Amino acid sequence: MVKLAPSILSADFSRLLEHVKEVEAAGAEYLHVDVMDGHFVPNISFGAPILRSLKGKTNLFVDVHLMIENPDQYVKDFVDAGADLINVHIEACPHIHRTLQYIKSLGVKAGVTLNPGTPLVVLEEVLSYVDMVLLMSVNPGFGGQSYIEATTDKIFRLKTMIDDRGLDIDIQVDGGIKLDNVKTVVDAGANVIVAGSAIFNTDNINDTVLAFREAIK
Ligand SMILES: O=C(CO)[C@H](O)[C@H](O)COP(=O)(O)O
Ligand SMILES: [Fe+2]
Repeated sequence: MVKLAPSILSADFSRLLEHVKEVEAAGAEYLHVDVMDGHFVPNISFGAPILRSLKGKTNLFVDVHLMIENPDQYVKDFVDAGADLINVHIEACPHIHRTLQYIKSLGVKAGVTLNPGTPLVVLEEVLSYVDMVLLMSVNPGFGGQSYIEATTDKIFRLKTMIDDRGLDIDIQVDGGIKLDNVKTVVDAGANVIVAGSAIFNTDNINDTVLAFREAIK
């Protein structure tokens, strides 16, 4: 079953809870929370207090995408604020094995994220410790960018790598996913789809979520 993960980066923050409830009512499963620090990526979004403001007000599975340096220092804040899964960038984690163990010790799921320029080979020693791999299909830092076409083959190769090892790991893809390319991404092997601008920058969020579901049926 493919899950939809609307990214609140493109939501209207003055109506955040309203938007969250809208995507939940439309049938999305995840809420993708993009945290940017202005160092690891050239942009600042928001921190744990914004996530905490939603705690207890949604049943969506809260998937936190940390685009920050030294994520270990902030993981617990995001777990306390309501995260169900924490995704860390492998490029920001010199001790990725320790970081993944730490995330799991806090009782949530652990994901590892790869930038478009990072090869899959870096996953070799950590694949069996993760619940999810997030492949970036844009260079992280901004919503509304175009999907990097080479990601499709990378998804396919990751799916093969996971299957060859007999593992059960979610493949999430993030960046530039729209109604016209979502099927390609799913057909390649992704089962968690992030969409920010394509869902929130529309006149009717409900209809757009339903159209995504239809496109991947
Ligand atoms: O992590 C991200 C950017 O770094 C966002 O999740 C992603 O860009 C979603 O936005 P869009 O669907 O508009 O590309
Ligand atoms: Fe993201």
